[in-house]
Amino acid sequence: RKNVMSEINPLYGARKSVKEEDFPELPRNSLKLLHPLGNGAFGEVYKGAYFPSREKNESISVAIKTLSKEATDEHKNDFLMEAVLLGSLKHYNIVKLIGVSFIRVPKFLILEFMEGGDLKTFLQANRPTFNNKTTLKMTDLLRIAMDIVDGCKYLESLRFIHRDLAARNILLTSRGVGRVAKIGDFGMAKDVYKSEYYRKSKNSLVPVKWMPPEAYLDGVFSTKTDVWSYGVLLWEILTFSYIPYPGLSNHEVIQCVAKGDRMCPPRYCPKPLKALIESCWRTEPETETDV
Ligand SMILES: C[C@@H](Oc1cc(-c2cccc(S(C)(=O)=O)c2)cnc1N)c1cc(F)ccc1N1NC=CN1
Repeated sequence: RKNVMSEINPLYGARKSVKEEDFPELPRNSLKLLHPLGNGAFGEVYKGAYFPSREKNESISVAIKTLSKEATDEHKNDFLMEAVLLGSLKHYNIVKLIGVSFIRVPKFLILEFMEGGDLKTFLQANRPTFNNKTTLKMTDLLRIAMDIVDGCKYLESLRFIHRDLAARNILLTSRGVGRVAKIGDFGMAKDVYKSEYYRKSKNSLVPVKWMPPEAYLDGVFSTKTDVWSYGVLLWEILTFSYIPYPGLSNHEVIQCVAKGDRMCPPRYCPKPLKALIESCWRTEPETETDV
């Protein structure tokens, strides 16, 4: 089997064989775990502090993804793959890999810490309700959308397909004005390097509500897959993170999308943005968007 990694991401060709020593190994005693942030795919994610120099007592906030000792070899490989991917992506709107600590168990991936947390939680916390208007303006929402587009353009320039663009995988540098959105998690992208695309049997893990028909029906992925997901992400931003296709199961979504049904952006969505979202959801991925 041809190595699918090289088909997708030319950068990979540069790394003939990935070795753990390819990464900036940070001394374990320069890292401190502070408190758990939640669960990642392979284990806990912690807020931590990294002390770059032994002399000065300065530290920078980091997020530490840990690989639990019980992790299977497959998980170990996925963990290393994620380091490969994050280590090879350098863009303002993609969360930075600061280093790794593979020398001890549990292994660590050390990421830049994003004070604003994930976009899904942020939008839900700022959802306008009848007795309190949101402080967010349409320009705030559009700025977030533009930040993500810049990260996506960079991925496309590397012919890299993310496969799981969604508000849950976007992080914010802060909750306040001047916040910057960055693509923060590549969980699905590295899975594909494991073997065939998505094994249909793992349907439950496949984010159907964010995927175009050709992806979940035929396993065909391309940058257009991310374009479709980006359209759903725009809808999430405008609705302050409703779950897409409210009330519909994954199976019902497959049915109605196949019939040509699409979600409607909310009434207050600017007309040009409505047209853009609809162009992301064209049935034929190859039709040029005439927006
Ligand atoms: C791996 C983890 O990375 C981070 C999470 C948070 C972060 C995430 C949530 C809340 C807070 S905070 C502001 O409450 O400390 C900080 C901040 N910076 C990160 N680099 C992450 C990246 C994503 F793209 C999406 C979700 C998460 N996680 N993983 C476990 C929980 N979220």
